[in-house]
Amino acid sequence: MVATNRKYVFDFDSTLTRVEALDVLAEMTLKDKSNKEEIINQIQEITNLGIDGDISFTESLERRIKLLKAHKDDLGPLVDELRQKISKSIAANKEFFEKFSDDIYVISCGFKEFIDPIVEEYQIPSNRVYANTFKFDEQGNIIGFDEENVLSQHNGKIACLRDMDLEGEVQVIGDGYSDYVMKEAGIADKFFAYTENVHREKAASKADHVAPNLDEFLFVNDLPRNYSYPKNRIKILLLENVHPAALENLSKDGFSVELVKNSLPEEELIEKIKGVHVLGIRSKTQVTQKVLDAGNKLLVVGAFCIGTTQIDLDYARKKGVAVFNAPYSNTRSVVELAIGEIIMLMRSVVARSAEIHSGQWQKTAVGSREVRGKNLGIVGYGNIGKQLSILAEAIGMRVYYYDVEDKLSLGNTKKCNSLEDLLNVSDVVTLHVDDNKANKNFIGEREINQMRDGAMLINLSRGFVVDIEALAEALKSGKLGGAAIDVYPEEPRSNGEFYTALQGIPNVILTPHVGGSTEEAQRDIADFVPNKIMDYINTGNSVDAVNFPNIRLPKQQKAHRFLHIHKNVPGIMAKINEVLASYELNILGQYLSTDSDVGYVITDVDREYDKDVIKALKRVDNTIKFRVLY
Ligand SMILES: NC(=O)c1ccc[n+]([C@@H]2O[C@H](COP(=O)([O-])OP(=O)(O)OC[C@H]3O[C@@H](n4cnc5c(N)ncnc54)[C@H](O)[C@@H]3O)[C@@H](O)[C@H]2O)c1
Ligand SMILES: O=C(O)[C@H](O)COP(=O)(O)O
Repeated sequence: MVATNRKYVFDFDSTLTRVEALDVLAEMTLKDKSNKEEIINQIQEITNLGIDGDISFTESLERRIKLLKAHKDDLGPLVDELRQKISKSIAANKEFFEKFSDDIYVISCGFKEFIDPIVEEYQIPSNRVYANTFKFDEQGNIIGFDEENVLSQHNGKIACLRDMDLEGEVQVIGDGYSDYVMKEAGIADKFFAYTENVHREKAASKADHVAPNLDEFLFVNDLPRNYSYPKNRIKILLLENVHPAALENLSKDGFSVELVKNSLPEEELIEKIKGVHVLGIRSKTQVTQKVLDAGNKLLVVGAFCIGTTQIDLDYARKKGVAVFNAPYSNTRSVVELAIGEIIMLMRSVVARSAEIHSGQWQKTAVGSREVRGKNLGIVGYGNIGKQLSILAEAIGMRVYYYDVEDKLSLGNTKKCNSLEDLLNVSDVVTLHVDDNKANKNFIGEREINQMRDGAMLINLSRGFVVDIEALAEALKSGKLGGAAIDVYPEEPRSNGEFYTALQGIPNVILTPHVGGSTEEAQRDIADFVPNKIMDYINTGNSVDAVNFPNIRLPKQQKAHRFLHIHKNVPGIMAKINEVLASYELNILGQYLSTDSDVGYVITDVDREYDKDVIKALKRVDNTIKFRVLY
């Protein structure tokens, strides 16, 4: 146990637990009543009136107990239920309760009958729990409470704390009126509004500090804690209208998340990124050297899409910023659009549809062909290219592919040894090369001329891959029979006006970079990328980072975890371990991974450590970034 000159006074309901215990009891006792919902609403209303100080607490207690109709036998199951409902960050910080046991008190307007058994697991004995007690009749029915107890009266916590006459600085941690009035009455020195479970404006406005979780409270007081840096202090900026589930996932884990609908231009992003730990983007936002330099706290960039060349990956790595993406979430969406477009182009559906929209009935079979038996040329036989080949074969197409890498041919697909071979043989050419900048103008006038007369071109990869002017010319001259274009060399940052040289050309399908924009894909990305981000921030695991050494080291009990990112030069590991040895730290687990520029090492050490070791590790030559996780 550690002695301090501070005393910590915790509220119980909605602070130590996620719930109001009497509400839970009501759910149990009224479960078979037909008007259950109505009574529970009444109870909750009365609870809130009491918490906010709008009716006297004694009145709120009397009215609730009358409505509850509870029995002694309900208390056991209630305690079992409350055990499952301990606040997340309280349960994660048992060590604090163990170490500071002598200084921790509970003052609650709830009841000792259910508080004592819960908090004794947190080393708070019954004699440090100040709460009400029930009155029972001979049959064990709960019929009231001990009215002599000051806690059953209005402002009872003030009287209770005054009577306790605690020495040292008294800090109150709670969520409501009865907690902050102890500070207002001058009995407590500080009030922390605890908002992990419920955020009450009134309480927050009266607080010396708002604590969204216990880690924040422990951080402010420099006490031992589960996370050395509370998650609510980690700022996440999500741009480009990512799916709201991403916000939900990250906020639920305790991070502070801001959503911005659009992509931001460099100058604006440079301003906005200051103090941000995690940046989430899609394909439009350019994360340049200047942006990365401005990101003074930046740890991670999450690309909520497949492509990552909008991010200066090398520079990010050299700055110790890990980048994650969603390599498969929208693959199927792109493939389905490609299949649809192949059929639409081959059947001249766009022209027929436009005619009928303008009041013309033009029934004809001219220029309308089945896809069965036609040659599809897939350029870039990666995740999208391969899946497309399977679906295309299933509808009877003969599939050819060309890739710069050796690939396993799926089904009956035929590999072409050169792009020219593929262009020569295909009725439809579809581009699925990666977003490598070397692919700029990969399909230009020369390549178009190598295509069959009347062939179709589809581009769902990146806009810079096709020379749009050359394509427009080929379509107008009749060299090509049609095209479907989803991506453009220049795309606007937000919805609005747009111009391309392809507008108005017959048998051309133009879409605004929506290949991956389906509800399913966006929903999947909103789970996938946040999971990677949370894993990296919470545990240091970098598996699947696209620019960074990949490490996964299982979490160890009773350990501190240090993350050290450094330039990959000889002797760093020896220096790190020299520092650890000089502070007599035992290494419980250590894993290093390097690439040509950067080394990343996760080290788990004994629970206890001298804080100076952190300064010493940061001073190791060639250190890029250092973090203590827990
Ligand atoms: N339109 C959209 O909304 C949308 C959605 C998702 C993906 N994309 C884009 O689709 C493309 C493909 O995605 P993926 O997941 O299949 O990528 P991938 O990395 O799995 O596959 C790309 C393939 O292209 C090959 N390749 C690269 N350059 C080549 C070249 N010059 N010639 C031949 N082959 C080449 C690579 O070797 C690789 O096999 C990417 O550019 C991606 O950004 C667009
Ligand atoms: O890289 C991708 O996944 C696609 O180009 C989709 O990008 P988006 O999320 O910006 O639509």
